[in-house]
Amino acid sequence: MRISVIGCGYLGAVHAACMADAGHEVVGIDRDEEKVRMLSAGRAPFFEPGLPELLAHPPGRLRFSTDIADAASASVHFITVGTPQVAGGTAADVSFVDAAVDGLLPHLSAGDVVVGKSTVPVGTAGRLAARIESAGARLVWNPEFLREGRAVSDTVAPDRVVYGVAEGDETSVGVLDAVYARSLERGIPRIVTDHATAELVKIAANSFLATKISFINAMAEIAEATGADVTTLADAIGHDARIGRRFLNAGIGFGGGCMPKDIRAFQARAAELGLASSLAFLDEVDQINLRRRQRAVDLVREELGPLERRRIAVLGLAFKPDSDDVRDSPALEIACRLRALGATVTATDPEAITTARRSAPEIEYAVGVRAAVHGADAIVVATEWPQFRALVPAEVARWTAARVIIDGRNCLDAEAWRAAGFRYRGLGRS
Ligand SMILES: NC(=O)C1=CN([C@@H]2O[C@H](COP(=O)(O)OP(=O)(O)OC[C@H]3O[C@@H](n4cnc5c(N)ncnc54)[C@H](O)[C@@H]3O)[C@@H](O)[C@H]2O)C=CC1
Ligand SMILES: O=C(O)[C@H]1O[C@H](OP(=O)(O)OP(=O)(O)OC[C@H]2O[C@@H](n3ccc(=O)[nH]c3=O)[C@H](O)[C@@H]2O)[C@H](O)[C@@H](O)[C@@H]1O
Repeated sequence: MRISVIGCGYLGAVHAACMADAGHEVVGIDRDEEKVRMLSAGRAPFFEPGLPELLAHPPGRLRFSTDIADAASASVHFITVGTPQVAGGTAADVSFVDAAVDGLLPHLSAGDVVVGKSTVPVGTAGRLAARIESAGARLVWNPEFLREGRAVSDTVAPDRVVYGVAEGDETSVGVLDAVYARSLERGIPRIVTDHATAELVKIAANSFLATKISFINAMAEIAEATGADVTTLADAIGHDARIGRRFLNAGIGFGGGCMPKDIRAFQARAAELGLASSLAFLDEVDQINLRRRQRAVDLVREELGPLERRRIAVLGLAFKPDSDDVRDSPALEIACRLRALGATVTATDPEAITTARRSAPEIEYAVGVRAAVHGADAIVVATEWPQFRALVPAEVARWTAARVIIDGRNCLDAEAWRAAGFRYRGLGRS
């Protein structure tokens, strides 16, 4: 099929590359010239495992452009532009979605299908549908559930696909089935519903995951006050199949370009609908989450006292491993707060130094753990990269005089670090 993908960021670039790999003819469109230049040269503009391979061996079916008119050659158009938090508020800024649709309208042909993938407030599709239908095209809302760091495999083999279609629009269902034929052949569940339900499925899923993380972080707060161990607690309740162990890792909490802004946008939308109290719990989810970042900072202060003239090594900057994304990263925020308290902060990350430096130039950056911990008084592990989990405590002890390690992701072997002479502090761990 001939496909356009409008917005080639973390979601769109991966989607475009995977659609081409699945055999479709794809044009990726972005207004960012540098991004398009890199993608056209076969280079990924951000770190995502598996993406460079897909871009480096283009099957001749994948091209990129800054010109929305190039979408005219396609009959299926994915909208994958950003929906960030509005400046100074909590609602989602859908102006990029509106602008993408406005730009696309003159290039639509009768029978085309526009497929919304961006995460939007419920009701957005209903608002856009009339404009798209006036051009003789149809609108499907097809939310995306991929995780950064696993974006390629999640696109190829998602847990499910959801199509939100206008009533009776069997034609669009058939078109999307053809687009996703390779995934559907694997037996992946496919849910066909209306626009509003599809929009809600996405935001409900992210809200549930955020709630699960904040639940375990609330347990971490209780564990800290009672001498209990939240990791053992998570293991124990996680054995109950109704609860499950995934997304029960306590620590400095969730960040990234989506989950935090999505739960805030959902609350803002509920308030517009006169239903603020239905989602009031999401405010608690947010507050618990943000408190855990401060808890990591407080642990450093408990161990070191005032931070002026202290040096702190922060291991990890990305909001999660296997990503260079520092949007609303708990790791980067902790580094900045420590710096604001007077400490000299030297941070390292296998992939996120460049992105972090752009938003936090006040931090010192070092390549590699050995350079980062040199001269430090304390070490904070803020992103659970495998290379940090694999550190040998006795070896680290030879690189630095620091004897305090704060495990912001509860990802280290506490006993091993203690045996090497470190004061180990986890979040919610005894
Ligand atoms: N990043 C992720 O893992 C996931 C993101 N989402 C959702 O997907 C959407 C996109 O997210 P990201 O890719 O992370 O954002 P991003 O900020 O990385 O990418 C958005 C891209 O859209 C481009 N853009 C904006 N307006 C445009 C226009 N009118 N025409 C052409 N290009 C335009 C920007 O230049 C940028 O490259 C958001 O709604 C997000 O919530 C959903 C699932 C996963
Ligand atoms: O809408 C989106 O953009 C995406 O948001 C999340 O994906 P992502 O943000 O890439 O990463 P996750 O693996 O969900 O992690 C999010 C944050 O939660 C934190 N987390 C995760 C799990 C856990 O147990 N504890 C925890 O603190 C991670 O460190 C990270 O900061 C969802 O998992 C995806 O399904 C969704 O498509």
